[in-house]
Amino acid sequence: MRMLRNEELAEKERINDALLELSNRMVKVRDRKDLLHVINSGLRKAINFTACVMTILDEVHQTYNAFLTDPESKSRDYAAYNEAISTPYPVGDGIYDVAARSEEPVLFDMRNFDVENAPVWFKLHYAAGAREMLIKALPGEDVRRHSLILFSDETGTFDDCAVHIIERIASQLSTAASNITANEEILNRESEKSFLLDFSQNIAAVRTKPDLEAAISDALEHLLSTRLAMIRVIEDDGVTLTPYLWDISLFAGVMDMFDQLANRRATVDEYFFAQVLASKEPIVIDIAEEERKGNSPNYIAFWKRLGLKNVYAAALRVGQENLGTMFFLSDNLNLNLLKGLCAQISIAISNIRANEKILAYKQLLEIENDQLKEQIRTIYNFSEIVGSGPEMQEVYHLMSLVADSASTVLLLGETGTGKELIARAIHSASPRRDKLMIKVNCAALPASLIESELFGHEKGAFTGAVERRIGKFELADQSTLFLDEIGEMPLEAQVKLLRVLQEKELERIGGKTTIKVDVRIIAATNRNLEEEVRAGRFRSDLYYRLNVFPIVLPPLRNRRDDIVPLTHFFVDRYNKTSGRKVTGFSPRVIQELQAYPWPGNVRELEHLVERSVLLSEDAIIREIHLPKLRPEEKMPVAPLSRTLSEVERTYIIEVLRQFQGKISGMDGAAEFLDIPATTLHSKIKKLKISKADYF
Ligand SMILES: Nc1ncnc2c1ncn2[C@@H]1O[C@H](COP(=O)(O)OP(=O)(O)OP(=O)(O)O)[C@@H](O)[C@H]1O
Repeated sequence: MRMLRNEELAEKERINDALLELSNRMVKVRDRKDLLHVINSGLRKAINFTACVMTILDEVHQTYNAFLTDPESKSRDYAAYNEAISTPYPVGDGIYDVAARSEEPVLFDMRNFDVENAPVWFKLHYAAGAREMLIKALPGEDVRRHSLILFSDETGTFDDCAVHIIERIASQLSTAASNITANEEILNRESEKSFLLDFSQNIAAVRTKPDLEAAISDALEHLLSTRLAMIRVIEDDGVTLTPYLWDISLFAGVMDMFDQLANRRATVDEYFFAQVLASKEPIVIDIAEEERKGNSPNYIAFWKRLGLKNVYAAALRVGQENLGTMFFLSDNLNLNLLKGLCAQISIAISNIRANEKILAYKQLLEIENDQLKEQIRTIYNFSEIVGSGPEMQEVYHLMSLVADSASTVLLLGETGTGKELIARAIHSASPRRDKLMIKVNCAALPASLIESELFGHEKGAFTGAVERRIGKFELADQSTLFLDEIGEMPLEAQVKLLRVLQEKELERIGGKTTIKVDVRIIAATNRNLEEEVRAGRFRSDLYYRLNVFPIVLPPLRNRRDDIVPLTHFFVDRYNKTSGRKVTGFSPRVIQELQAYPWPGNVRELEHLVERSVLLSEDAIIREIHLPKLRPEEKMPVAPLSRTLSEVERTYIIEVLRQFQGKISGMDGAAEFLDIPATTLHSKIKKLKISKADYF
């Protein structure tokens, strides 16, 4: 008897020592691994269990999950191990709830259970040999979050003494487990925060939709192991939800349903969208539950085909304003993180959309601005066209009358008077300006080719037609066709041209189908077409068709006031292209230019200026080489219509212009003219020359 008491005492002492050691070691526990080690080595000294597990209740107290599992447990060798430790179990499974309700540890004789229908973890341990288990729901601050489960292969292992030991270490174990969990949660929050910080940095750099897509899919896949199903944005009407971004790869197998759902008009008041938009937090849609309630059957059917149990959704929101919705396909997401992500995505999308609007607005302004500039340039100013005298004013007036319409224009005038220049200006001022004006030089082509040039031909239409060719008429569809030197067009081609102008359709040579075209014609000639008609070289019907809106360009000799400005214009142009710095022409040269009759008109003047600029060694060109004129080209030196004082006035203005208005002193206009400065002053006054004339 005494012996027994001694043995008992010794046993008690051993257990006390074991508990003391356990409790000392428990204080130092930092993580799950430490805790497992303490239980496995320390607790085993006091209780002879074969395996241990700890579980934890989820945040919403719906399921319990593995918290600690013993990597050396025999159950590891069984196929169901991974499933057993990764499955959340419902709290009302008949084992957990029994243990959780009890203050004391609960002993289960595993042989009494219907193993077939027991939870996976139970089956697993049973298969590994366990026959008895002891569960202690550990006391927690507000709820018993953690539980300790000990297994033994032998029944009777968990006697009163074992129960007593568990009771004694329960609160310490609970504290250790709670600390670990709290620590882990802090760490998780920290890593969530740092992730969100990284994400926010990534997303701050996002300017376009594709960038955003990349940033989102990266974040979702790495952190939440999910992908974005669909982001929809609320349109300006405040009702329509338009698809904005989605991951098409998710829907490969269900494209038919996806197309149907994405293409129909969704609105903010539809069941799921309304729920998402009304909720401050991301929501979890339990598909089975919603199906039972009969909500939005088409979405439910779609999600079910994707094999999902849950869908997560959140509102895109900046401040109080809803911008749209986001849906994620996943069975299990970290809601906190999702919320953080959605907040950032919302800001990014709102910025991108604002940016897009600004860009669109900017583009619109640019287009308008271009159009305005174009209008100013062509209709009111025609800045490439020099000439301010009444003859050219009349030309501009006619141009601005006709430009906007699709009317045929006939440009008449001697060679080099600027007919092509005017044709281009009319096209640029017309609504067809966005397309290229197509030009055909009717004089440059042999009669045999002109038809093919104008109307095109099919492959093999005639010898040499190795490829199909699109004619200029077709090319000019929706644009302008400039028929230069129309007077030179062979009669045969004139017939065909007339047909196209009448029918507004053509056939390629060798072709069988007719092609409709919408072409605006501007024709030009330096011939007198009426005379050509009389001589039978030009068809009268074609002439009447072309002569709808004739514009006659005056020869240069009839607008001598334009000679000086044109000279300056070309000097500037060739200075730019040749890098020279010619400032102008000497008064004598100007005089010669004005006296010359310019049979080649502006083109001739242009070539002359080009030559002179290239040959000049001085800033002022003092000599030019005008061609010797045939007697019939000769003209009086000054046109009789001009008075002496008019000639004098033009001349003084030109000199003042060259000397930038400097009258007296070295390099002054008076010295150049070889008259006293006072005389020049009084002439300026008398001839009513103002600064505006030479600046
Ligand atoms: N008013 C003008 N202002 C500036 N440059 C002009 C002017 N008129 C003609 N030019 C220039 O003169 C040259 C000849 O003009 P363009 O080719 O338009 O004449 P055209 O009447 O079509 O000649 P052609 O009958 O020989 O085909 C071009 O380089 C053109 O830019």
